[in-house]
Amino acid sequence: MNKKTLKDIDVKGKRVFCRVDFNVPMQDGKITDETRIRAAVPTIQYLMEQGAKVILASHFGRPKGQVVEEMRLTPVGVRLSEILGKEVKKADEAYGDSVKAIIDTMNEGDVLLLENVRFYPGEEKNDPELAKNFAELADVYVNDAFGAAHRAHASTEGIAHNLPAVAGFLMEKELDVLGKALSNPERPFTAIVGGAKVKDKIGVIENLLELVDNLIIGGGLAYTFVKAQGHEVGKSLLEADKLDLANSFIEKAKQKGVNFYMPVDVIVADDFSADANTKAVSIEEIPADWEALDIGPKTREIYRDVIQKSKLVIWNGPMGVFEIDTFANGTKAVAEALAESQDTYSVIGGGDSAAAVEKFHLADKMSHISTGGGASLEFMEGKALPGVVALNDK
Ligand SMILES: Nc1ncnc2c1ncn2[C@@H]1O[C@H](COP(=O)(O)OP(=O)(O)OP(=O)(O)O)[C@@H](O)[C@H]1O
Ligand SMILES: O=C(O)[C@H](O)COP(=O)(O)O
Repeated sequence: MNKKTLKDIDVKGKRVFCRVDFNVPMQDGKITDETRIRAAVPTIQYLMEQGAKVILASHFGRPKGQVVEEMRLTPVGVRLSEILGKEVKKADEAYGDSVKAIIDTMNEGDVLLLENVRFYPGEEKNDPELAKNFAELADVYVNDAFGAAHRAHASTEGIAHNLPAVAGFLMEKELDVLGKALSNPERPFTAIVGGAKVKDKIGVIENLLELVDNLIIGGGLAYTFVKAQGHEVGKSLLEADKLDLANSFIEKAKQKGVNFYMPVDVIVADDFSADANTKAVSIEEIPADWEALDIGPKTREIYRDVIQKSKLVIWNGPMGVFEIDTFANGTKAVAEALAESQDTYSVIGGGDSAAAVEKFHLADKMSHISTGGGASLEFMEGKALPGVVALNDK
């Protein structure tokens, strides 16, 4: 990586503004997945051990520039204290005199968690004034929030112009793994793209077609490709205005010599529910009143085979509606194939695919699970991430 990291600077006795991504799933005030908190711990612990005064900042949810009581970071602070085995102070604001007063009382190795930075309208607008307000709290800026690196916000981008700015360990690792995968891939290199909408994945598919040996398509977005190839898709997800685009991807794959895999059979349902009637049908036989909610058994076998023969697999987006067990088998088969293939380096592109792997208890069998949903997607599209670009060059 051509950006400075924590190891390139001295943080002893310094006030360090460390941006993390603590945007964790929460239900009724309880954190339901603490992966992102744990992923930031190596950086936090290192800062503590080095004798820095650690000032943590994060967004949580989308409060749209106002204080939303349910979106305070208080429960995250409590959990972080437990994980670190050390008191984490929690501020009710993210800058200003009250926060400065707390920082003045901090000893080396202490940790303070600021309030949700998105309570301020300037955060998402990348307001230079707010960025200065954040910068005034600290001597150094560390960005460890890979999950938010695709956002040019005051705490992810603006602040980096006001302080020495370096990457944290999680940021470094994410960029390293994803960067290496894309720039110097072991082959055969396979990309699996699923999820709901073609429109969200256009950039990813375009970019990956330049890089991979195999492209596997699944999930709701597959049916736009199926329809584009002249088959009926019944009530399945369809983006009728993307048929030409879908065909152009298939054409491009041919030109580039990329093997393009689409479902050959699917699980159809007469209702989008757990107790719908379901059956496996070939891709030419989707009934008009039914919708395809998962890939079928033959497709599972084909995809499994391609995965097992690959050296590197990047996976973004589920193969079906994995949240409902009846339609989870396709996604599970992909996760299992990755878990079983010891020689395959597997990179899970955050978001729903990461949630699916967790659900099947296969997370520890994957080589790398990204903490960034949107961020890893943009990275795979080949886009520059503003939160990274703004950091100091080596
Ligand atoms: N055949 C299908 N019909 C309808 N919905 C589907 C189908 N297959 C998958 N889905 C749904 O797609 C959703 C995930 O797609 P989405 O594009 O939102 O996220 P994603 O691809 O996982 O992206 P990220 O990983 O970046 O979050 C899941 O909720 C899943 O239920
Ligand atoms: O959950 C995420 O992908 C990141 O925390 C970014 O959140 P956002 O999509 O609300 O900017």
